[in-house]
Amino acid sequence: ARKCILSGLWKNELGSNMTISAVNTDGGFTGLYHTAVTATDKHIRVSPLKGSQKPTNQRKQLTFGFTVSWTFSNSMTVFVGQCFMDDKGKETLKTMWLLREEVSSPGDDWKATRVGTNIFTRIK
Ligand SMILES: O=C1C=CC(=NNc2ccccc2C(=O)O)C=C1
Repeated sequence: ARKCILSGLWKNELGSNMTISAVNTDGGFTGLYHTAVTATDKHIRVSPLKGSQKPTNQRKQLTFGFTVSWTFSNSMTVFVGQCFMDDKGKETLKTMWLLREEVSSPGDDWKATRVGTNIFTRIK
């Protein structure tokens, strides 16, 4: 099938794992994010994710967005991206993210949001 499917198990280049549930009829999905990066201890922590994707019937390479609400900090990350499939059927999620940290005063708001890219590949 030339179509990417978002549901399943993915990993990014940081070593974090993400499980995406079945995508419902309006494009909504939920899942769990096991981050490999934490400021504090080393073991993997699980955080909920919620997102939506464009209906695949109009597009082969679907676009999506999702939010991870980190369970162990007051931070929040939003991801936007697109699923690409190569001619061998390998799927890649190319994303950009914004990470919002909680800061103690409006004067610190300037340094509260970080931006970056992440590439997710499917874990069989
Ligand atoms: O307490 C925290 C706060 C932020 C975190 N950010 N992780 C990310 C931020 C952007 C992209 C990927 C990740 C990741 O964990 O894979 C993780 C734990």
